[in-house]
Amino acid sequence: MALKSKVSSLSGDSSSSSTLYPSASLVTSSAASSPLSSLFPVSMQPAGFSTTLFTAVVPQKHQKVDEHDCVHGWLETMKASSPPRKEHLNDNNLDEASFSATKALYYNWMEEHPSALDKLEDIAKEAEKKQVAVFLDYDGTLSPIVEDPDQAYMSDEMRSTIRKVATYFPTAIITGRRRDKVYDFVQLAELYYAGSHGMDIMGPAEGCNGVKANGFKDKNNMGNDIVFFQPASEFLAIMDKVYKELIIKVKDVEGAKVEHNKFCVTVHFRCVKEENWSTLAEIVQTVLQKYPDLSLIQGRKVLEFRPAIEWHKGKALEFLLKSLGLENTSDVLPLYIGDDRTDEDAFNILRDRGIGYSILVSTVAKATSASYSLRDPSEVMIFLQGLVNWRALQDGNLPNGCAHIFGH
Ligand SMILES: O=P(O)(O)OC[C@H]1O[C@H](O[C@H]2O[C@H](CO)[C@@H](O)[C@H](O)[C@H]2O)[C@H](O)[C@@H](O)[C@@H]1O
Repeated sequence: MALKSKVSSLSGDSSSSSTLYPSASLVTSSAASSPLSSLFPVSMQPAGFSTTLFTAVVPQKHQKVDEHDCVHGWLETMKASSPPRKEHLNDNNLDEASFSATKALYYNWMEEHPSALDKLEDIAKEAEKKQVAVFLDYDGTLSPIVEDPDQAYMSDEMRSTIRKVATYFPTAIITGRRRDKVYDFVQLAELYYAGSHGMDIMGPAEGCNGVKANGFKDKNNMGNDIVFFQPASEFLAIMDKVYKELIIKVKDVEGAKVEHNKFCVTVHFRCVKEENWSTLAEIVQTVLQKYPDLSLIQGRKVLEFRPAIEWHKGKALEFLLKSLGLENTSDVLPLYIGDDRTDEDAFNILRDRGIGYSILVSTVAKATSASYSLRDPSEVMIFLQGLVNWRALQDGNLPNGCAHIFGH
C-alpha cells in the first residue's frame, strides 16, 4: 500500500487552547434557565455565560497531509493541533479585530452545534417512546486530558453518574485505549467496552436493563456468556513487534512515550519539545514503512499505528447496536459523546442513519459531523446526570439532590 494512502485524517487538540473560549464555569447555555434545569442538581447547574475571557488564537483548520512528504505533513498538523499554551499568551497581544473574530467564530460554531445541555428537553421528549443507548468515548470525554496517559483517571462523581446511566440504559465505552486499561479506569462491570478504537469489544451477554444481547456471543475465562468480538485479532503479533521497535527507536527523544493499546500502538508527543517533533515523525515514518498492513492516524498529541482494516469506532457502534438487538432505527435513540477525530466515524454513522444525538466535546470550534456540543467532561457529567434524573422521574423516583427542586 502506498505510504501516502496510509495516513488517515488528523485531529486537533483543543486541550491546550481551552483558554480561547470561556472556561468551563463560563458556559454558554440556557440550561440553567430552561424548564429542564430542574433535572440538574443545584451543584451541577451550569453557570451563565460571561464574556470576560477570550484570548488570542483562532483555532486552526484541519490541514491535509502533504502526500509527497509525510513527515512534513505530520509536522504541520502536529503544530496546527497545538495552539500556544495559555502561559504564552496574554490579553495584550490580542488586537480588537482578532478578539472579535475569535468570539464570532465561536458563536457561529455554537449556533451550528448547540449545547446538548440545551437539548435535554428535546432528547427527553424523543426518548419517551424509544430505547435510549449511551455510547461514550473515554479520554477528553469522561476524564480530562492530562500529560501522563497512565494518570487519566475519571472522578468518583463521574463513575457514579455513569453507574446510574447504566442502570437505565445500555451503556458502552468506545475508546482508543486497550480494553483492560480503560476498564481499570472505569471499573464498572455492567458496561460494554470497545477498546483499540472499537477493535476489541466485550460486554455482558445478558444485556443491560432488560435489553438482551443477541448473537456474537462467547464465554469468558470464568465460563460466563459474553458479547465478544475482535475483528483484528490476526494483528496481535504485529502490534507487539511494532511496540517493541518503537520503544527502542524513540528512547532518545525526550518526553516521547509509546503506549501499547493491544490492536493499536500509540506514540505520545505531548511532552516532547516542538524542536524534536520532526525527529519523532521521521522515526514513526521509518517504522510505518516497514508495515504495509498498518496505517497511521493522528489524535490529540498522538500518532497511532493501527491495522489498515475497515473497522473503526463507527463500526463498533453499529456492532453494539446489532448485538443489543437495537438495530430498528425507529425504536432506538443512540447518544454518542466524544471529543476526538476518531469519534467522527461514529458521528457519521448516526448522521447517515438519521438517528440519535451526536455530541462533540470541545472548547473550540472544530469541523465535525456531530450535531451538538459539550465543553468538557464536567459538562458531560451534567448532561448525563440530567438524563438520569429525567429517566428517574419517568419511573416516579425522585433523583437525589433534586427533591427540593420538585417541591418535595
Ligand atoms: O478514544 P479515546 O478514549 O479518546 O482515547 C484516545 C487516546 O486517549 C489517550 O490519549 C489522550 O489522553 C491522554 C491522557 O489525558 C493525553 O496525554 C494524550 O495526549 C491524549 O491523546 C490514550 O493515552 C491513547 O492511547 C488513546 O488512543
